[in-house]
Amino acid sequence: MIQLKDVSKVYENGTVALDHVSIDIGKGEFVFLVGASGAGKSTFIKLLLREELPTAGEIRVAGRNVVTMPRREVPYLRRGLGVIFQDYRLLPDKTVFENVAFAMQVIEAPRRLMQRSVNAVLDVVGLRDKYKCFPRQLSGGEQQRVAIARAIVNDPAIVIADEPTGNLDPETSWDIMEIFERVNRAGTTIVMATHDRNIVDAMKRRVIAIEDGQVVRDEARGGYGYEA
Ligand SMILES: Nc1ncnc2c1ncn2[C@@H]1O[C@H](COP(=O)(O)OP(=O)(O)OP(=O)(O)O)[C@@H](O)[C@H]1O
Repeated sequence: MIQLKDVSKVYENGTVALDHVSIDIGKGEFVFLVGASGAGKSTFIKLLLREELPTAGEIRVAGRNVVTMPRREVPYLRRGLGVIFQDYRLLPDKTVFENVAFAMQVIEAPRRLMQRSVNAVLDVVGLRDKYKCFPRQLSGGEQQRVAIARAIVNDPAIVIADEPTGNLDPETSWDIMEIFERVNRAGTTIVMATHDRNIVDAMKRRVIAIEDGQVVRDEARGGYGYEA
């Protein structure tokens, strides 16, 4: 699903964010990306989305060569990926329903399919009864659940989450992780960058640790490790 071969990323100011990274993530895997602040996790995610290009190396995501892909194909790459951020990034003037439906409007989905799909994913995240609410009327955990609904409504092969529980209390974080587990059980590959030691230690999933731009650990059922 995701393959990086000898990937390096050096930013224009000379910062080496990734240094000869090779990673292979298969279909249906659930992977935690851990590492200290500045280790290179966000850069890794930006490369998968083609928000940045690598300085060297090969990247394949969901069957596409992300490096050589022409610019006009980038939207198709991103449509196959569900992305979730720490700060939710909902549209403030749209309701819960509209926020999720917007992801389907972008791909010009038929209206009837839209209604059905949005209701279905709002059920998955337990927010069907809040469909008329605006983001400001929701708690942080609820807003993140809307963001997850939006990320999965087009049935992506891969969900990429950058610190999705970073702004949430422990209990709410677990609610979010239960949703990710359910999405993963349905076959979706999940890559989640996190600083949440308790979650990583409890879930016993694959852990890829990055330090100074290098993969220093890759364990099938790993823990968060000792670094801060
Ligand atoms: N656009 C940029 N230009 C120059 N340097 C950058 C840029 N983006 C990131 N960096 C640097 O690259 C390195 C890796 O940053 P990155 O954001 O990938 O780390 P991270 O592991 O995601 O950190 P955090 O956990 O704080 O989000 C850091 O040294 C950072 O300062």
